[in-house]
Amino acid sequence: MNKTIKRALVSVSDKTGIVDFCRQLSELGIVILSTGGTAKTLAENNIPVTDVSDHTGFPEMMDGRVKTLHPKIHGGILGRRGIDDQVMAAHGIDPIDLVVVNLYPFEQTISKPDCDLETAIENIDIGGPTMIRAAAKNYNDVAVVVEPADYAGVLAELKAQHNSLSLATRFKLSLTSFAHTARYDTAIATYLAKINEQAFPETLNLQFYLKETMRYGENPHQGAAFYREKTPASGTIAAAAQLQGKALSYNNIADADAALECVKSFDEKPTCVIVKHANPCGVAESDSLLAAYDRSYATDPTSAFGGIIAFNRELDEATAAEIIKRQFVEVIIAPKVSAGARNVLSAKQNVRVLEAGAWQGSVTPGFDFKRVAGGLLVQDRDNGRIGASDIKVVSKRAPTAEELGDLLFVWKVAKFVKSNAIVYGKNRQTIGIGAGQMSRVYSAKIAGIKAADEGLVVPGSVMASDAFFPFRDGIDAAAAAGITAVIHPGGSIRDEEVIAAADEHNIAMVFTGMRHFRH
Ligand SMILES: NC(=O)c1ncn([C@@H]2O[C@H](COP(=O)(O)O)[C@@H](O)[C@H]2O)c1NC=O
Repeated sequence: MNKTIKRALVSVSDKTGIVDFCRQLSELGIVILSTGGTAKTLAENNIPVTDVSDHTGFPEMMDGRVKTLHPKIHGGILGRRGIDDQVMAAHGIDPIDLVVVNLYPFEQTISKPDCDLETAIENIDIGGPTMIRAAAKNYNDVAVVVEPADYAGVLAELKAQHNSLSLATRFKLSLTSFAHTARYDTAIATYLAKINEQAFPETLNLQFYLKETMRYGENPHQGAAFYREKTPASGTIAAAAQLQGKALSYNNIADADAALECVKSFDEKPTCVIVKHANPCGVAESDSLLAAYDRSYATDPTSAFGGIIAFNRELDEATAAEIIKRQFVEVIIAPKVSAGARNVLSAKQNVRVLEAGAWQGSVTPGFDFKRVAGGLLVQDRDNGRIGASDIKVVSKRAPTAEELGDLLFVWKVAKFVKSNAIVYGKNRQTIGIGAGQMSRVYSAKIAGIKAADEGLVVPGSVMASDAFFPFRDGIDAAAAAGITAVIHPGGSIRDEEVIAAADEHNIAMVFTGMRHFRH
């Protein structure tokens, strides 16, 4: 049922668009009640307004802590029309039909580096959420607007419907409002948990915002949607702009994220990462993006078909042209896409092209979440990185400078390969990747088979393992394949046996002291 709006309460911190909105409300004959600062702004703009304190007979007090917390306000919002009319009249409570409120800017306040606890606390809005929740609860009789973006729609409907709003609109505004106050309280609880130095608070409140819904999830019988953080950092899949192509699927987004996060680990030279089913199937660094693409593709052209390709530099025209000439690709993602590359790619309109924006640093901070039945696993993201100075040479022979460069390269790749992960590489190019096997030896075997199938030469390559070798068999197999140097975390009770095997084969072995399981 439509409800006629006769009286509005307006109390906003963010005054964007409020003057124009209220002017038009007033022109429609709607009476406006308002709080201190908002009332002043409206009055200065010659909009008829009654100050809330004149309406209630109580002044604003305690530095604004109490302004609207009065039965004449809350009774006016919460009173059920047709049920509470008598009691409202008996207590001189006028109905309030429209509540326009936005809250003290808590999140903006705490995002300032110099914000202290006292300032944060004073920026917790009490009266605003109370009015919003009251109006949202009473959506049967009252409309509530919390987003300036909704002013235009509300005005249009009021004008089209003789100052009334439909039940559907009031319900939708109510839903938006409860989500708004929930978000607000989440921000407060998260902030206070941080102040309390609780890395993992007693109650975990998460707020993500719907970015898009998808036709289906990992499989066609699963529904799916993509939610983003409020302000995702530039250089992330959530912040990426899609320049062209079909809508992204659930698997596209997961794979593009894996590819992008992997390619971020490489900053020294142009690098390309090709991902298939969440695993890198080819990674290479080179002097040009085109060469990096060419060499990453060479690792496993079979798997690269229908893959996701990520770059760490602006995608240029020549590389874009070579990709679409050579292969079927689902998604291409780069920090930037040149005009020439865009032009070339536009010939293949189905290819999804994403511009992620520049990133700062090689890792994305924050938590990782994994849903398990009845619960949620939470951990820090695997942002561990090691450099040449962090590794320990444990074999008799130290790696050559060339081997060391390749060892650090394959180690970076192994971090993004599902466990058990084995990565062979040479000249900053992956030669064979063994992923997701239940035994490390089989991952190594697969890496060797892949290399052989694609005609890549393993002898002279180096090898990374995401976790330690439990037995010497992995090293014996590597030696048989012609591997000359190995990088792994170390830490097995049989380390001595494993190191002895390396020495027997004249393999250079280094320990990272850091494991990179990825499930
Ligand atoms: N305390 C109260 O009764 C109260 N009532 C409304 N507010 C907030 O005061 C702000 C508007 O203040 P002003 O109109 O004075 O600029 C709004 O963000 C509104 O949510 C209040 N402030 C804090 O709780």
